[in-house]
Amino acid sequence: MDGLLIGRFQPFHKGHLEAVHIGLSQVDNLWIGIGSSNKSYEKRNPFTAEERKEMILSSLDPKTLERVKIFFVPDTGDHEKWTYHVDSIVPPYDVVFSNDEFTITLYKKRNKNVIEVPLLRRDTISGTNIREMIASGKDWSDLVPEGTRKVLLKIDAKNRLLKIL
Ligand SMILES: Nc1ncnc2c1ncn2[C@@H]1O[C@H](COP(=O)(O)OP(=O)(O)OP(=O)(O)O)[C@@H](O)[C@H]1O
Ligand SMILES: NC(=O)c1ccc[n+]([C@@H]2O[C@H](COP(=O)(O)O)[C@@H](O)[C@H]2O)c1
Repeated sequence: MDGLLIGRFQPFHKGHLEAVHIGLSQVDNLWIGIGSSNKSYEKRNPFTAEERKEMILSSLDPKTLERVKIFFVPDTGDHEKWTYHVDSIVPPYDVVFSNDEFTITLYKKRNKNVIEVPLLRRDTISGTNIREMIASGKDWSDLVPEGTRKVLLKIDAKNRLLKIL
């Protein structure tokens, strides 16, 4: 049995890491779809798809990576067609892991099996909050895996966010 986890991963944080581990405890292989892969250098999507992929690859241990494959999923104008567009990019899957209401609605409409992953420390662990903390100079390092931390420092995420905001 294989699963799909879709997110924007702006950046890939410890909640996403938890979702990957929960997903992998229930399926053989997990396809990770990097959503909005066509977007970067904008407020909700500051990091490029390649940078997000690097965050994920450097945050997962080699054993985990054996069962994970990453795909770029650009947005489309048409919400109703979007899940079919995803299917044209990723291999077949039996279950979708998501906690995003809109994504869940779209998949349930197609009678796809959706598992809602519990949110970890959502008061602080969200892409939105982490981007704000980086921009305002707060200490965000505990909210992301070490691999993501290194990528964010390498690309000078703070400077990028301050230019965009
Ligand atoms: N704190 C969390 N704990 C567990 N899973 C999470 C957490 N935050 C997000 N996720 C998972 O990631 C998916 C969404 O990815 P996304 O990149 O949009 O995260 P986000 O933190 O909500 O981002 P943003 O705040 O930028 O909108 C959700 O469907 C959910 O499964
Ligand atoms: N019409 C569309 O292109 C469409 C519809 C629903 C979700 N999505 C994408 O799927 C991803 C869903 O992840 P989030 O959990 O981050 O919202 C996002 O990248 C979002 O843009 C795209």
